[in-house]
Amino acid sequence: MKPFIVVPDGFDKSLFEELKKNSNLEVHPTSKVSQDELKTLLPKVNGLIIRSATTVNAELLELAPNLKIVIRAGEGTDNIDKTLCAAKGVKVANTPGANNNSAAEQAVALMMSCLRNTPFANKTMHEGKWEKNALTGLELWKKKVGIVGFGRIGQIVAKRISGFEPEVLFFDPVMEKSDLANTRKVTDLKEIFSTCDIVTIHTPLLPQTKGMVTGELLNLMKKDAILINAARGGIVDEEALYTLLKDKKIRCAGFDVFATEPLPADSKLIELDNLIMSPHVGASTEEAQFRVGEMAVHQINEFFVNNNLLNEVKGK
Ligand SMILES: O=C(O)[C@H](O)COP(=O)(O)O
Repeated sequence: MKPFIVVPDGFDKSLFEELKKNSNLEVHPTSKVSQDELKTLLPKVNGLIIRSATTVNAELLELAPNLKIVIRAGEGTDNIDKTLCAAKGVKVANTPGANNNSAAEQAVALMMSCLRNTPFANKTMHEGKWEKNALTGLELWKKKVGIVGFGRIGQIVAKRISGFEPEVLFFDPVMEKSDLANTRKVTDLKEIFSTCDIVTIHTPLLPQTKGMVTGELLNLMKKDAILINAARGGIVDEEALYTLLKDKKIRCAGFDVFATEPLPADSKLIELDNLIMSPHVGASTEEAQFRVGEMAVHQINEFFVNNNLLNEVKGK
């Protein structure tokens, strides 16, 4: 019997067609499968290619006794219980780097949106208004930017904004130095939060980073400061963020990720006019989805046809 593959969270169209043509595999005919339908398919599934919408937890693994591999078509594997997968002999792989440029560009887009309040300008123009007086923004040029997490994505952000000649401070337990001009490592997050004009988060969600951006840190921020999170929900204390923005203690925040996704319709965050939000679309570009798709297809082939495992992810 051919390995049965399901791709529940969406996939690049042309690559999905290519995957379906692979005579070594049996691929479920659609690349978008509801979580309810997925449950009915799981008993037969040998390989899953997921994004962040599917959570691989005890419940899923219980329903999928024949699962051999989960490929995360993306970067973060915090939606996969890797310890349990290892215990059950289920391999886990991701597509490192493939969507990082898009994630970094989304952070920069949120930065610019916060600085110029572009969503408000657009909304009010479409309402037939001319809110010029309410739209005095701030420049990015020569601002002090704090990058929390200086891995691949954090470094791309630093490179992309380098044309704005910022002074960059970065916090990262692993990265020691940067080759970029005007960029220096700091070892105390307090320095970043108390001195930077813009702080942008780029760490994975790990036990060490969960809740790392506490109310105490947020309250150190300058009155005109901007906070960006296009990394993961759960890193920033959302309750503290809500109070900070409601009391106008900082200028604006731009968030692409939330502790609970999709963001619940009754979330208090929705009422904040100084929070610019997007629905976890950092990696949602045609280019990034093509690159992650290519890598995922390659890995499925390698695993089931050539018995190779590329980009294995271990850990919790
Ligand atoms: O971790 C990632 O790769 C990004 O957050 C993108 O997630 P997505 O593939 O679910 O959009």
